[in-house]
Amino acid sequence: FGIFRKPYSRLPPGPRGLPLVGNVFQFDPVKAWHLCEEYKRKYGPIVYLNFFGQPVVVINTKKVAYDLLVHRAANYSDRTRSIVGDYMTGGMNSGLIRYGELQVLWRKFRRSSQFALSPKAIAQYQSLQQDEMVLMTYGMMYDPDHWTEEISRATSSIVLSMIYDLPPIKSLSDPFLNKIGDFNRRLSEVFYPGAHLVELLPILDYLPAWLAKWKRDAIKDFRFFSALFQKMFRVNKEQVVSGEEHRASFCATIAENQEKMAISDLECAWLAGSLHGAGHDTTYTMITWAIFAMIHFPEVQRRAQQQLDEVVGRSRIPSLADFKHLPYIRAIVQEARLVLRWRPVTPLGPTHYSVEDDYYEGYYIPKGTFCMPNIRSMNYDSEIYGPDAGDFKPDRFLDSCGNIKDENDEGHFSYGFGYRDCVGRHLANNALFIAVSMLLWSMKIEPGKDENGKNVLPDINSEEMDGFMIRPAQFRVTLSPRFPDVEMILRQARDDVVSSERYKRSD
Ligand code: HEM
Repeated sequence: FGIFRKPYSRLPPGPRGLPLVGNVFQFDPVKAWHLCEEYKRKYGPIVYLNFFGQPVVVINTKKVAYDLLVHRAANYSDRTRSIVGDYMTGGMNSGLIRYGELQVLWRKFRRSSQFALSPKAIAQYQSLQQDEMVLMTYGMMYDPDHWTEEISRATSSIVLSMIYDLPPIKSLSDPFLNKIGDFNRRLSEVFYPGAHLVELLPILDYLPAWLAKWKRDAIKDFRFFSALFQKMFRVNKEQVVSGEEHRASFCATIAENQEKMAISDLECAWLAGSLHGAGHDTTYTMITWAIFAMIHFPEVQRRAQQQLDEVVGRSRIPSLADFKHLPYIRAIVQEARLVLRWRPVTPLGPTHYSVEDDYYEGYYIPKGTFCMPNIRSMNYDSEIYGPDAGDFKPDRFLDSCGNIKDENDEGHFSYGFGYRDCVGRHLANNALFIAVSMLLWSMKIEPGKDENGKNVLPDINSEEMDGFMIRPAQFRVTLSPRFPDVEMILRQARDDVVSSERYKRSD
């Protein structure tokens, strides 16, 4: 018996749980990262929890994350299985796809998306990103009460236009956007503990569809979205196959390389169809946090605007071509990769699931453990970022001449780890740079006002969970043109976008 008990007696430390249920009732998913902070203080860099017998490990430091999720990635790159999720997606959602025993499908997905979202490939979408940020900034200036909707529309439009070469999404009530948004929401809900009994009692999966509504609905979803995503993919593929002249898109890039990647039409269709879910909420949330930060740190805003005036001037809008010459904006984005370090959008990154039993620093990590990287805690680690790690301070990334200290250091852990790290990071980084430059070039960003005209600064600690994302609780902003010519220059830029061939296609 000693032999059998030994591995379990060396599990990593963690709070004592209740019989059978373990720690599940102590772990409120809404406050998860606060709780993990407490566990880190009490138990150290690696903490063990048990959810109804399911082993869970919380990874609190960069060292443990790299040792396990990067250097032992072959063992820590699977994702949690969801029976309902698999029925809904046929196991083909790019973020949730299983690493699996043979890894055939995962490899195809990973290679194809890494290729189609590489820095070289995404350079083709710079003007699309620029155009959408012009529309977003213009929309926010003229309708500041709906500023979050404008960001959401623009980030959706970038992702969907990039995937399918679609004309701009003009409003959040766009029918395709609604369908895909609703599906993504329902898919993320499937992963909430207790959302479906079958996840706890897999024997229920043997029920025929006519007896199990969850199964009927999930199969219906799969059929509907397989047809929709294939239709969208084939429009792009046919242009490639027929040799017709076409614009760049994610679908066209994977269709051009389909044979080499040995990936079927259905797989391409799901690979593309699942990107909106991975790319929209994250980028939207980050821009929202960037605005939140600008309200709280007016001195940072002032310095950024001073650099914009020196480099870009006041007679044209900024663009990605200014990237090299705007280190302070880049440092904001880096701190703000912004909010990426200061307020990571996924404070507990998506879980990595271990494939085999493993031993680490004398601890036993059983096969099938959910490994949760505590990204928030790593981004705030004072051993890496110094005693002021909790402050919003872009200067930490700049040398004494005001240049970026280390071009190769991302400066945060918000894009995850190892084989599962974010394949959309280059696209997201460009979108953020353009968004922050454009917003700060054109507007003073100040707190919203109450009915007596008094500034209402949102609580700096305000936040709310939305699925896996953490957002600032709703707040109002005052957005005003920074100098007299802004309106004219921005209107001209907006008119140019609206009269472009891409925009006119949506009429
Ligand atoms: C600032 C915005 C973004 C943030 C903070 C972000 C963050 C993340 C994180 C934390 C992961 C999981 C990493 C892990 O498991 O270790 C991830 C995965 C992923 N992201 Fe992003 N992401 C962003 C934007 C995007 C965009 C714009 C796209 C594409 C359009 C994208 C596509 C993906 C995909 C496909 C995966 C799954 C990779 C895999 O499991 O192999 N992301 N992202």
